[in-house]
Amino acid sequence: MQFLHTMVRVSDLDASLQFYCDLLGLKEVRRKENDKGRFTLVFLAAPEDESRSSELQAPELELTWNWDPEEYQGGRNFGHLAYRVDDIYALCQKLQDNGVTINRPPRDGHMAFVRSPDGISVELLQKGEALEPQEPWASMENTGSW
Ligand SMILES: C[C@@H](O)C(=O)SC[C@H](NC(=O)CC[C@H](N)C(=O)O)C(=O)NCC(=O)O
Ligand code: NI
Repeated sequence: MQFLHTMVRVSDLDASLQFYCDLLGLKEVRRKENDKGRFTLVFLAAPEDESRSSELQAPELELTWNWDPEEYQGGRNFGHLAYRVDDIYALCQKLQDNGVTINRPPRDGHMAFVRSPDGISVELLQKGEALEPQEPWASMENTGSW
């Protein structure tokens, strides 16, 4: 078995591509328009995953944009997407400078949580740090600086 993708529905495709690609750094690998179903699928991959030489497909994020507006209420059953990043401070500063909500700032240089335009939680983990936090995470207010 192989993990292929996670699908999230987005209310504004352009705003989502600006967040996931322009700001977060994911790359669009393909898209599929479906006129009959009135939706667009856009598949994104992280650069390092995308350039992976193995025959295993890179794990992808599938954005589903329904052309007819729908209300998406975030279920508590979905937690977050997680990406390992080269420089968590620089990335969070860029995200904040572009109006992205930083739910958990990277004070410890290890882990941060940000929100997509649709409120999807995205965990950012600093490359080189342990994947699981040693200390239980106490929720922290974002004071705008770290
Ligand atoms: C291409 C493959 O990875 C898919 O996931 S297609 C699955 C298909 N998606 C849609 O029909 C998109 C539009 C639909 N209105 C929606 O919002 O899902 C599908 O079966 N979706 C149902 C689901 O529960 O994912
Ligand atoms: Ni899918």
